[in-house]
Amino acid sequence: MSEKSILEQLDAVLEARKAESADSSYVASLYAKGTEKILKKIQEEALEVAMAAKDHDHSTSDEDKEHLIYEVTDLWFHSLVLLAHKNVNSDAIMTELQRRFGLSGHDEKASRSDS
Ligand SMILES: N=c1c2ncn([C@@H]3O[C@H](COP(=O)(O)OP(=O)(O)OP(=O)(O)O)[C@@H](O)[C@H]3O)c2ncn1[C@@H]1O[C@H](COP(=O)(O)O)[C@@H](O)[C@H]1O
Repeated sequence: MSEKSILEQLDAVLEARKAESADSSYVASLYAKGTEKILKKIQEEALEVAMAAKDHDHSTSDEDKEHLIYEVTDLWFHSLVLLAHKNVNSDAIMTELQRRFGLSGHDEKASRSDS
């Protein structure tokens, strides 16, 4: 049997946290506070990514690269929490990325129903 990816393992933990108390789990505390709080965290993390990326523009240091990785990981993590809160498995995102793979961004945009 193949080993589970970190994404699959995290998905399982995020699902299990729905049965936990806010006191015992950070993820459960976000679920308890609801969509608005999770979105606020995503906005904060996106801003932190932007600031880390700007710092990285003027630097080649490993420290700034690590900082960018750290902040993007926070953003991805909170996005995964949002998906779990909305009962969307992260597999759906992988499937959508797979569907888009190899399709030019310009062509994909033109194929959208709202474009
Ligand atoms: N990957 C993460 C992860 N990444 C970041 N964080 C938390 O996200 C928060 C972001 O930092 P902030 O300073 O912005 O947050 P904060 O000040 O605590 O929050 P606010 O009160 O300001 O809203 C920190 O508390 C981090 O610890 C994470 N918390 C949990 N996980 C994973 O989720 C699992 C379940 O976590 P718990 O539900 O806490 O057990 C863990 O085992 C990990 O695998």
